[in-house]
Formats: sequence, structure tokens, C-alpha cells
Amino acid sequence: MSATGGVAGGGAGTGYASIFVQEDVSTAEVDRLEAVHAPLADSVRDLVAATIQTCVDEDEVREVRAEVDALVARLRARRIDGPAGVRYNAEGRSWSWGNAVVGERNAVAPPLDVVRDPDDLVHAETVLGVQYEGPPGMVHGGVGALLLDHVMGVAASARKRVTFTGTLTMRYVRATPLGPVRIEARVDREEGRKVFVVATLADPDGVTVEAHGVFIVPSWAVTDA
Ligand SMILES: CCCCCCCCCCCC(=O)SCCNC(=O)CCNC(=O)[C@H](O)C(C)(C)COP(=O)(O)OP(=O)(O)OC[C@H]1O[C@@H](n2cnc3c(N)ncnc32)[C@H](O)[C@@H]1OP(=O)(O)O
Repeated sequence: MSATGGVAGGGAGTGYASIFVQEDVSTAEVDRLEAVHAPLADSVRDLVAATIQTCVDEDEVREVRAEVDALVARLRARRIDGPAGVRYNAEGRSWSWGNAVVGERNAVAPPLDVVRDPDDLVHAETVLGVQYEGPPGMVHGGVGALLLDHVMGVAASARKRVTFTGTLTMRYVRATPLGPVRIEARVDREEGRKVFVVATLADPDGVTVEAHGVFIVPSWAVTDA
């Protein structure tokens, strides 16, 4: 979520004051850091899938666990205290390295590029692997809702306004097989601070989930501008 647009700090009493943080760092430096850290997240994604699928013997599993524990200790040698939050710089570049859907450092997040088309359709594509299974061979319903929620939130948050999910309704039309998926979302209408968004999740054969959502510009984010 962008922290620009006059909402830095999140408003007194909202609990977001320490999460929207402005940093004195150039966009080029943020891009450089992402290029270093994103491949680590990719490798950890592979580790998660390999952990699910491995058939190596038990001694090998124990040895790998010890190596992974050692790597965790190395990474924790210097770290931030708490969540990564949403940060932004004076150039309007924002980054949220821990975000559950698009965090560039978050191996739990599927690699998802969210694109706003010129006609304000927001779309995203990714490939959901074995980490996202619910019913056998199928995408977990909550994972579908997670991706839809985020892409719908981007659609609602046009022009860098902040919106929060108020209500989400999902209709699971048919099961979504693991594999490539596409999410599409667009604003249907607006009423005051409420933004109504419609969206779909689809596999290569068509729509599997239809979603309706009410996204709300929180009262603390309303500016006079
Ligand atoms: C560019 C980069 C982009 C980057 C974009 C990044 C996208 C990120 C997408 C992920 C989004 C998330 O997961 S967000 C995290 C999940 N969501 C949350 O945690 C939200 C928790 N709830 C809240 O913070 C709050 O309840 C709010 C903000 C939703 C509403 O609080 P508020 O601002 O005080 O609103 P309030 O005055 O009570 O109500 C205003 C109007 O909204 C209605 N309303 C209030 N709550 C709800 C509700 N839950 N569902 C429906 N409608 C509601 C009221 O009836 C009223 O309608 P009327 O009387 O005016 O008709």
C-alpha cells in the first residue's frame, strides 16, 4: 500500500504510525537492494517447495535442517526489530518488503507483478505451486482470496489514495488447479469513502472465482487536498 498522498504516519490512534515510515534513501538504492534480496526470496521459495516434495532419507533431512538453521542464524545477525512495514522516499517510491502478497523479500508471497492498465483494469499473473495447495492438486480457497484481496485493493487505491478492505465476498465457481492463474480487478462504483470493486481469478480455462469487495478510505486517511 502506498504511504504517499498525505497519509504518512497513519493518523494518531490508528496503530499504523510506526508502519508508514519515510526514509532518506534514493529510488536507485531501493532498486539496488531489491535486486540483491529478491533472488534470496526466490531461493527460499524453492526451499519451501523442496521441503514439501523431498523424498531423501531421514538423515539427509536432519542434516539439511541443521544447515538451514545455520543460515537463519546468519541472516538474523543483523535485522530490523518487527515487521518490515511500508516505507517510502521523497521521490514517491514506496516499498513493502514483507507484504504477504507482493513483498519482494517475502518467500511466502507468490511472485506477483500487479499491473494497472491504461483503462484502469488491474491485473496480475503468477504460477501457484505446491505451497498453495488446499484440496488435492487445487489452490487453497484462502490463497485465492488473498490474491484477490490485494489486486482489488490496488484497483481501489487508484491515484495513491489509501483504502482498506472492508468486506470481501467470494463465489468459488469451480476449483482452481495449481498452476498459472490470472487475477483481474476494476472499480465498479464509489459512494463517499466506499469503493466497490469487482474481480475474478482465472485459470487458463476461464474464471474460477468471482469476487466483490467494499474498500474504504479510512477516516484517518482523509485529507483536505
Ligand atoms: C498505489 C499503491 C496502491 C497499493 C495498494 C495496496 C493494496 C493492499 C490490499 C490489501 C488490503 C488489506 O488487506 S487491508 C487489511 C484488512 N482490512 C482491515 O484490517 C480493515 C480493518 N477495519 C478498519 O480499519 C476500519 O473499520 C475501516 C477503515 C474499514 C472503516 O473505518 P472508518 O474509516 O472509521 O469507517 P466508518 O466511518 O465507520 O464508515 C465509513 C463508511 O464505510 C462503511 N463501512 C465501515 N466498515 C465497513 C466494512 N467493514 N464493510 C463495508 N462497509 C463498511 C460504513 O457503513 C460507512 O458507510 P456510509 O455510512 O458512509 O454509507
